[in-house]
Amino acid sequence: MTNDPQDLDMPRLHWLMQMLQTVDVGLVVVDRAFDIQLWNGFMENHSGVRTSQARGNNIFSLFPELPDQWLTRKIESVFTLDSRAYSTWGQRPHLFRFKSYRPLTGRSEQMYQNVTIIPLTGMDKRVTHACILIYDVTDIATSKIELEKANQELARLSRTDRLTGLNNRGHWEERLSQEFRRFRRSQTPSSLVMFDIDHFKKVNDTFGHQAGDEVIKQVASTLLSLQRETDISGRYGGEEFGVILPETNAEQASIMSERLRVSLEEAEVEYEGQHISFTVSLGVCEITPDMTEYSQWLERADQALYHSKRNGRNQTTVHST
Ligand SMILES: Nc1nc2c(ncn2[C@@H]2O[C@H](COP(=O)(O)OP(=O)(O)OP(=O)(O)O)[C@@H](O)[C@H]2O)c(=O)[nH]1
Repeated sequence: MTNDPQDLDMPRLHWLMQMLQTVDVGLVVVDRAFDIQLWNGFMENHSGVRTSQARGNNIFSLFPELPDQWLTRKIESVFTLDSRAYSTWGQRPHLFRFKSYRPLTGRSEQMYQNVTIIPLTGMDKRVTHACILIYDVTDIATSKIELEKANQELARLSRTDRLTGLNNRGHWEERLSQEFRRFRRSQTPSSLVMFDIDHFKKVNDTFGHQAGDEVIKQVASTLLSLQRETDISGRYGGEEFGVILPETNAEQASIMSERLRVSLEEAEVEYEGQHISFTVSLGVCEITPDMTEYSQWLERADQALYHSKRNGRNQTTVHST
């Protein structure tokens, strides 16, 4: 048996037609006018358009939702170059808008498709038709999309502090180091605010650890409500926090710091009928060109913070050299 079309006898042609009808791939043959010449069972089942309705009709009239410019360009290139054209679900999720029933989740959703368009030649070797093959790749595509989502969620969790939802220490320090490097290139000022809840041990001892956790959460939400979108805040330790203020000098940073201090002083956490008031001490430091590492920036902001603690707490200190 050869693959030469001239060798095909009637029974074998018949078998071939049966296979084309039942194969789990969409097969559509169009001529140069984009009129459909072949429409197999897969296409019938998924589109609801019967072969008798499809044959002889223009593909774009029958499916107005098809991306006509894109598909025309693809098919024209197949005719002109006598070579295949491809499109993957990653580039274009589907060509035909078909529903897909997924047994695992039971959900009916759109079918993801890979598409190949191949040139079909006549006896004289000229390309007379194009065959569009539609592969249902929904399972592969949805698992890949779900895996990507899970990876993104894992990455987010690895950067986030569980109690507050702020950046955790590791990620926040990375951002601090990035901002420090950015300063060394651009020399535009940036400031850092470090702060710590005053006498937090007393809050825990008086009201319990869970009440203490509520205070920490309140600090985080107040901080998020006051900061600019470009500011980067993180939970540095148990009750110590840091905020990176890009493109902000020490004077502007101390205004933000005082606003935060006053807001927290006025905030009251209610836990199981108890009202808890608290204050914070803050230290501000602007990057200076003499710093060679981000840790120096952090140390100086911390020194300013401890100055606030020693000086009576509930205040902001700006680091001065
Ligand atoms: N509830 C709660 N407490 C925490 C958490 N992390 C740290 N702490 C507590 O925070 C307290 C910090 O106490 P210290 O470092 O002595 O400082 P402080 O009592 O805040 O006093 P000053 O900082 O000097 O004002 C300790 O009692 C820790 O157990 C947390 O996630 N939740």
